[in-house]
Parts: sequence; structure tokens; C-alpha cells
Amino acid sequence: MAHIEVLGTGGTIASRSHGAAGAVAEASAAELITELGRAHAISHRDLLTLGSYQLTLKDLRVIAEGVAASVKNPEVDGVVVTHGTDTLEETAFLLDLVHNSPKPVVVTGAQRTADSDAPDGPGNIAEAIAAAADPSMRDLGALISFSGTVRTARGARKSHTVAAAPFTGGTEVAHFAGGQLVPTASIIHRAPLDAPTDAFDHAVVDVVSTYPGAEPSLLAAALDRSDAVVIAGTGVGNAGPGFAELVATSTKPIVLSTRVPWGPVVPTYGNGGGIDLVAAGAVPSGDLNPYQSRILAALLVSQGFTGADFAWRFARHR
Ligand SMILES: NC(=O)C[C@H](N)C(=O)O
Repeated sequence: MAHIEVLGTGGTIASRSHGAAGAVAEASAAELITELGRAHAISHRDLLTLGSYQLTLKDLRVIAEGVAASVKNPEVDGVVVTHGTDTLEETAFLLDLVHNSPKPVVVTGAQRTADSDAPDGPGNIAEAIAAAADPSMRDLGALISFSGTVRTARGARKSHTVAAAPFTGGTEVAHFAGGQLVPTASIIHRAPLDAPTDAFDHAVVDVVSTYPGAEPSLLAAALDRSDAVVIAGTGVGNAGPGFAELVATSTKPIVLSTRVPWGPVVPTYGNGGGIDLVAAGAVPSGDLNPYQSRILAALLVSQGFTGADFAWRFARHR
């Protein structure tokens, strides 16, 4: 019997409907686990009780610290984090970046509220606990377990607003068949970065999207107020007139990602395209989407990395 600690943060999995006022996250972790069988010893703590669309970087740090504390407890074999799905990929990726233990950390949530006719939360929590308790899920960093599939946090994204299985991407490391966890792949978890400090709470990293007619003044405004900027470029990582010139004048880290859901940034084009943006100093995000790129950038700038140090570390951990 493994000992799994369940950390509640809110989200639809903890939400109840309030008619016209909408659904509100309010259930505690204790309430979420009441109907579970007792295949494992389960302890629980509430870190937050918020919809994930409300979260700040400080909240993400609080969650990372909560996980780190649970993992340090020698009695605990694995950790489950219950979380809203809107920004689950960002929190899970931060947990992955700083996870310094072989113990599994499994993030899950729900698409239907706890008081709906057919809530999906109880099944998702039961599977997340089974994954966190399984020795084959050790050494894989932070994972997302949802609707029968366990995948790495890195590279995963919410890609459907209402589907019961809203997450795609990452590397699928296991699925559930007949109620049993079936490992399907292993991965190499990168060496962890230092945990976020309270400087992370105040890191300002904006995402600037590009599209036909996008004004470079948006990038200029973001550079003015931010510690770093992520460009969600078109295609393999391109931007329109005026963007590369601005990148060249900036001393702040600028990451070049893509607004395309899947595939890497591959600097290919001149005339303001990826070749020019990278020559001007932008750091390609590889396969990381703009929002996970933003989390890595925020962590690095909050730890004082800029210039070549930022670029080197970003390339190593992206
Ligand atoms: N399904 C969900 O959990 C969505 C919710 N709005 C949240 O992210 O908190």
C-alpha cells in the first residue's frame, strides 16, 4: 500500500454550480477523496481553492512549494495535485521543471463540476492516485493523468474546451485499461532547475501574438513593461514587418515560439521571418508552446538570467 498525498488547488473538479452566477471552485481536497476506495493510504491538504483561470505566478509558486514539501516527507510515496484544466499545463510544467525527486507527481482535474449528473473528477482522481502509487511512474517528472491517459506535463496542452479528454501532446507514458495502469513509454526527465522564489511572483513575461497586420507597437509595449517576452509567431516561427528590428534593439530576453498547436520552431525565412528574428537575438522555443515557454522564461528571469545565460538555460530546459 502506497501513501499518496492529494493537494487541492480548485478548478472544475472542486466546483459546484450556482445557477446564473456560474460554477465556483469551493470543494476541499477532503471532499474530493471521500468516495475513493482505500487501496492506498491517502492524506490531503488544500493549497488553494480557485478556478485555474484566476491563478497568478505566486499561486503557481505556492503549488510548487506545496508539492516540494509533500515530496520531502519520507512517508509520502507520490503526490496528486487537483487543478483546473484552463491553465493546468502551465502549473504542471513548472512542477516538472523544478521536480527534484524520483517520486511521481500527477496533476489531474475535471471537465464537469463535482455536482454535475456525471462528474468525471472522481474517476480522474482515482486514476491519478493509481498512477502516483505505481513504481513505474517514478523518475518521470510531473505527469498529467486525465480520462484514462497519463502523459508528461512537458509538451502537453489543453486542446479542447469541453471534451472529457481535453489534453493532448506531451509523451504518453501510460494508459488505463480494464482499471489497470499500463505503462507505454519511458522518458528522460531533465535535471531540475532551482525552485521558484518570491521573485517568480513578480516576473512579468508577456505573450505577443502575430497575425496579418499585427503591429510591432504591441511588442514594443510588452518590452517596455516586461522582464521577457514570448512571441507566438506564425508557422515555424515568423513575424511581420517591424518585429525583427525591435527584437534587435531589445536587451530583454525574447523567446520565439509559434501560435501553431504542434511542431517545432524552425528558423527558415528571411524578410522578418525566423532567420531574422533569431539573428536579432530571439531564442527559439523548440517544441514548447508560448504558454509553457512563458513559464520557463519567468523562472529563468526570476533567477536573474538574461542574455547568453538565459538563452543557454532556455535551450537546455525547453
Ligand atoms: N475544467 C476546468 O477545470 C476549467 C476551469 N475553468 C478551471 O480551469 O478552473
